[in-house]
Amino acid sequence: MTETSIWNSIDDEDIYTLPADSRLGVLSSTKSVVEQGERVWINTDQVVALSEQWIVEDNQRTELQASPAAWDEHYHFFDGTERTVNWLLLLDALNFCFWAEANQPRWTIEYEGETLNGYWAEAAALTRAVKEGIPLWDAEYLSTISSETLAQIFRGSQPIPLLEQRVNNAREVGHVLLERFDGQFSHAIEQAQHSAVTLALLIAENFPSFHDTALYRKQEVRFFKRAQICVADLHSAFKGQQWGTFNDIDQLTAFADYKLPQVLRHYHVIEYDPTLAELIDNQELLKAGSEEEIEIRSATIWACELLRRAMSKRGKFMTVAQIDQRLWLLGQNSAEMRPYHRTRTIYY
Ligand SMILES: Nc1nc2c(c(CN[C@H]3C=C[C@H](O)[C@@H]3O)cn2[C@@H]2O[C@H](COP(=O)(O)O)[C@@H](O)[C@H]2O)c(=O)[nH]1
Repeated sequence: MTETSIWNSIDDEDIYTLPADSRLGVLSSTKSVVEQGERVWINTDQVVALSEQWIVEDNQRTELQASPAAWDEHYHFFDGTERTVNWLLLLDALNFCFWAEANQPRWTIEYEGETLNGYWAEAAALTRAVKEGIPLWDAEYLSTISSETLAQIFRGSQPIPLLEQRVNNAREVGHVLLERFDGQFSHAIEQAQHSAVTLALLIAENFPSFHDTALYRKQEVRFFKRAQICVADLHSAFKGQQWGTFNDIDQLTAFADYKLPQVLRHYHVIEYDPTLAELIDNQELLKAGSEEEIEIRSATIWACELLRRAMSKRGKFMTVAQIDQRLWLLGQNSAEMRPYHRTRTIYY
């Protein structure tokens, strides 16, 4: 099958076709960025190549090697009650920006005999805190949490980056839960009536720290990364049951963080112009809201959507959330990959 026919038809000019339900507005708003983008582009031949590589890998994978454990309760507090639901919202309110300045060591924590960094350190630190009796699932408690307490929760090799922003986000979770959802995130989930899109929008609209959008050439561009990953994490944690039951989870887009672009670039699925490539390889900061940053995040969203389509054309049906997790896990062993872009932000 030639690569052009993968995109429906030989003369199909617009490969960035939109799905029927675009309430989320992420694919629709990032489409124009990908089409206009000058510094970042998607290599559709490499999208096809990666999909073929994954098909080969999956055919070789024996059923014994089950897909990676989606939700690991060793690192994630889980008691199956509303407390877990509130804890998950906090986890994703603080799920951003774990990297250190160039040539500085990363923030790490010691947890049950392991040295962890990044996302795993965040999840484990919040789990450790609950085990130490800190009621991180309590909205009242979160609404007035102090910097000292959060610093103690994230105690490790050095201070966690952006501590004050994390304190603000934690307090915001507490305040909004108390003011609008009677202290329980489960009430917000119930309002969404099992729609992942409705819940992601509800989170982005009610919790300002989750309202992850940008302006690109005067147009609003939506990413909603932490709002969407919160829905995906509920789905994983509750194994698609109870507060993790969603009938449109396939409508979620990729979660535009800093690791996915690194992995996609490693596989040449997205490419950067030489100036941008040099800036990133030198680990220089990329300004939040810059055209370059928005183009990187938009290309990430669409590269994952095109990858999903390429896989389904070959009979391998994956949601974008599954594609996202597969790419993110590849990025956990990124020693030989070129650096990820560095934008100081609370959004990812
Ligand atoms: N696109 C996408 N970004 C994700 C995740 C996760 C963790 N979720 C998985 C883990 C267990 C659950 O089963 C989920 O599958 C964290 N991040 C982002 O990465 C960055 C942290 O990276 P590092 O510095 O290397 O720890 C940071 O922006 C963080 O927000 C994901 O899944 N997808």
